[in-house]
Amino acid sequence: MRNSEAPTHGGMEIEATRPSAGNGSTITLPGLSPLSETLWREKANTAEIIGDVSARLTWKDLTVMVTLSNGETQNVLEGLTGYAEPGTFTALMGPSGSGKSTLLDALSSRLAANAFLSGTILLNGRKAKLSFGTAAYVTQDDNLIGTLTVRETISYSARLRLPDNMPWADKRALVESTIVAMGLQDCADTVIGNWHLRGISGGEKRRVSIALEILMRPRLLFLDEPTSGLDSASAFFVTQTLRALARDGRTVIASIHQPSSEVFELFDQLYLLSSGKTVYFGQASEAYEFFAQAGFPCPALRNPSDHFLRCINSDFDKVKATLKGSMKLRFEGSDDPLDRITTAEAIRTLIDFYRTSQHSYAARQKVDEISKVKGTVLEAGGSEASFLMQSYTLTKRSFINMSRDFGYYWLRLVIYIVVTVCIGTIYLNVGTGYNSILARGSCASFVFGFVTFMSIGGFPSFVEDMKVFQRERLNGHYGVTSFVISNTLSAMPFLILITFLSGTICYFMVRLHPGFWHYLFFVLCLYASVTVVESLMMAIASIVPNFLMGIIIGAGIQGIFMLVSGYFRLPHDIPKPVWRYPMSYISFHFWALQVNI
Ligand SMILES: Nc1ncnc2c1ncn2[C@@H]1O[C@H](COP(=O)(O)OP(=O)(O)OP(=O)(O)O)[C@@H](O)[C@H]1O
Repeated sequence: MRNSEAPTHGGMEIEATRPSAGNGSTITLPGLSPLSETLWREKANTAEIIGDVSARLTWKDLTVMVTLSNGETQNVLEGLTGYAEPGTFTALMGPSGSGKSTLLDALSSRLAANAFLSGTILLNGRKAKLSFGTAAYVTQDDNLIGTLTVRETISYSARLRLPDNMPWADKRALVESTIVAMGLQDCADTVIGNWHLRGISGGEKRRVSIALEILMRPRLLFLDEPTSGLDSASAFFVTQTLRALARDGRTVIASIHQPSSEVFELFDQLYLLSSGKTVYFGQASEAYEFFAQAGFPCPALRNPSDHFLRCINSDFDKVKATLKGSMKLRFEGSDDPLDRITTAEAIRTLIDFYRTSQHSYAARQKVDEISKVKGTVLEAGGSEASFLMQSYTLTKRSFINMSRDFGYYWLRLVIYIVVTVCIGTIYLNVGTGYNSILARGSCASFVFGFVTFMSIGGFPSFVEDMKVFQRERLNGHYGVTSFVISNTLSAMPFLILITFLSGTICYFMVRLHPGFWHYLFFVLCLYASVTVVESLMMAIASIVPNFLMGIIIGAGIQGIFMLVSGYFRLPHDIPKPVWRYPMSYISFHFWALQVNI
């Protein structure tokens, strides 16, 4: 059945029909083979076998309290009650700082460690922890690998998550249909883009982020500001796609900033928040009347959503205070109630009005009604690929990224070669004689200390990798072990190339201890040292995701290791407590230097 509201885009038709009995109809995906179509619909079909797999989410008296750095506590959300049903698109709106992201985080079990939640959140009538794949979450930041094209990004994601035994042709059909569903055909072969590579636009990046999450057909989809930074046409298209996804029987909840009137019309349910309290929850189409009844009718020629946000954004009090002198006459003669009272008063009135309104009563009734129905326990919708497939795919993806990103290893290769040529010319033919002991020591110390030190140059790339990893891990795409294995394996060829080339230049120019085994030992030591520094910087990137802080911490740790390496003070002169035991034994510089001179 074709619905009159059916949206179209880029030649694709989305059949937007309201689902019946929760599972509902589907997005029509041209290009998808019958087999893929079957696989795509697998989860929906499961409903017929094990019951309804759709997601009904309720939250009742939800309060989130955070502990601030000065030890004080603050209520970010206060007593929120609401629900989200399959087939509906719920929009969370409110001024900046009103708690939209916190509500999404609370519902998706992603609250920060200093945030404490009270109240009840039920998924299909049961308490459920939603993290690691049960629900998909599209964050505000598009953490994508800049060197991959849109098609590659979605293809790798498909390989990482779809079952190994699914034929590749079907995976590819699924990828193509997702590209079509998100209207990404025109930029499918364009790279995402990074600091030195011009890629797709911000709107297209948003759509890629959403495409990655809908690939596995999650029943529950959270999106944090999917339209931020987009022009009105892109924002409309993204919202329209989300609505079509909801119409496919999914439960979609998104926080939205300042929607245009066209975008607003696409919302089913509206949750309006101000300072963590509910101002309105109900049908988006009824909000207009609610505000009028509360004494704040939307003036003619004003976008309703702008009006709602204007009523509940207390920052407008500051704006009014600034304009008071120049706009005095306008305020005095105005019919707009907002010109006569402060926004803080308007917010209080609206919150009180909502509490006693039919909307609040109906919401509570509905929450109780939905909560009583014990539905299917949704399985973690994360990866269905095997550990081996995940590790293989991640290794390949990471290797391709490293080879395409000039800043990852290629730049370092050039610098390593330049620096080792400098070392080679300064210590040229220093030889192995008794008189050259000091020169060999300082040369080795420089090589294993300062040359390996240059690996901190890879830190920005590590931080980007970590961001992608964190997004994918939180959405259940793969685990820590496969990430560590793949990163180690993919970096190996580059590190071997860098250390063998620069090590060979240094070894032969300086004329270190002759003999093949001594040469091999020298370059292997260099390789091992660089690997340690890389691993150290990666570990730091996972804890401190800030460029400057990470580089300072990494440099500091290596500085301490160099100090106790046995070059600046001979090993037996290093003070025993702390510095010799255990610091010098932990320092990889110490071992590299001891075995090479
Ligand atoms: N973990 C936390 N620790 C301290 N304060 C927090 C924490 N989480 C949220 N807050 C505070 O709670 C308020 C609401 O934050 P939140 O990010 O949910 O708002 P928002 O409506 O999503 O804002 P924006 O639209 O600007 O993203 C802010 O003042 C924020 O500083």
